[in-house]
Amino acid sequence: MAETPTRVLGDGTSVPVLGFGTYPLRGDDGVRAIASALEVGYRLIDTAVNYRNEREVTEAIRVSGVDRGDVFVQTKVPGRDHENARTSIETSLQVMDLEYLDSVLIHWPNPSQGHYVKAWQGLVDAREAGLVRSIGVSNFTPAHLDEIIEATGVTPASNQVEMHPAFPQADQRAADAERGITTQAWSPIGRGEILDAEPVVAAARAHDVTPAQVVLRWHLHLGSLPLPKSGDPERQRTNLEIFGFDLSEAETEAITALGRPDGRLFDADPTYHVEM
Ligand SMILES: NC(=O)C1=CN([C@@H]2O[C@H](COP(=O)(O)OP(=O)(O)OC[C@H]3O[C@@H](n4cnc5c(N)ncnc54)[C@H](OP(=O)(O)O)[C@@H]3O)[C@@H](O)[C@H]2O)C=CC1
Ligand SMILES: O=C(O)C(=O)[C@@H](O)[C@H](O)C(=O)CO
Repeated sequence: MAETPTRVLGDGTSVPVLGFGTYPLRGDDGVRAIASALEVGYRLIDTAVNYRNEREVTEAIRVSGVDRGDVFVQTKVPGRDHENARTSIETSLQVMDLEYLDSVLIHWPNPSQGHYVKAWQGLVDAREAGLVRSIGVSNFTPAHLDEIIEATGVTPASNQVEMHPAFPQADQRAADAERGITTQAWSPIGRGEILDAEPVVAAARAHDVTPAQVVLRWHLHLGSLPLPKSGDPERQRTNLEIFGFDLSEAETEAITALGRPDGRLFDADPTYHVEM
């Protein structure tokens, strides 16, 4: 099993260039699926308080036999905890029976609630207290980013946003990069919906790989960090095996051209979407 390459975030933390998404894996089946992901080689596990599977992540690490110190564990503070983010992180640590988290993100900015700056200050406090190594956000627009950076002087290391060929996020990626923020991609294979698109299928044929491998390699080519989810050990394995080929610029551009302004998977524009 080859090791996944790593990259260094703006805060100096080293992170695998591809991680495992865990929503909505829960219960015994969830433990089995997450343990199998660890066994095939994933070393970044993405969870959230709202996935109600943080306990399963720790149990999967135990079952897999992989050292906790070798796994980059990332969770997210939900909207209802914005005013008590540090307490939310302490609760995650208790639920997960861990001494520290590798990364914590604010799950959604929920702008109509108006508390994301306070939430960011809570994450900054938690990092200073040694509860978490790296802090970031999710679904933050450039305006949200500027507001929290200006208020605290602290730049998020990561911004996890919806990104797949139907919604390639060129402007958001550029805004993240200008600020030294790594873009993580949620729903990186578009929940499977874009795998039969012509440029994806053509590149898969040309490189003798699967359409999902093409799309995941496209993320790496653009500099984003994809977090594919699969409950199936064989798809988990192939989704991770994307380091033996690369896409040409023309193939990358043809896949990016699949993007549409209305390409989001569901109505989750972070300028108004609320998830508590
Ligand atoms: N921050 C945020 O707001 C959000 C974060 N996320 C995070 O991103 C992760 C991934 O996003 P998700 O929405 O699950 O979408 P993905 O793009 O990862 O797609 C997952 C779906 O694709 C299927 N699939 C996986 N691999 C393959 C393959 N090789 N070929 C065909 N189908 C495949 C899976 O089925 P099967 O399991 O049967 O293989 C599943 O139905 C989540 O698990 C979560 O961690 C997601 C949404 C929002
Ligand atoms: O998976 C996540 O992180 C989410 O925020 C989900 O709730 C996502 O918004 C979703 O799948 C809703 O259908």
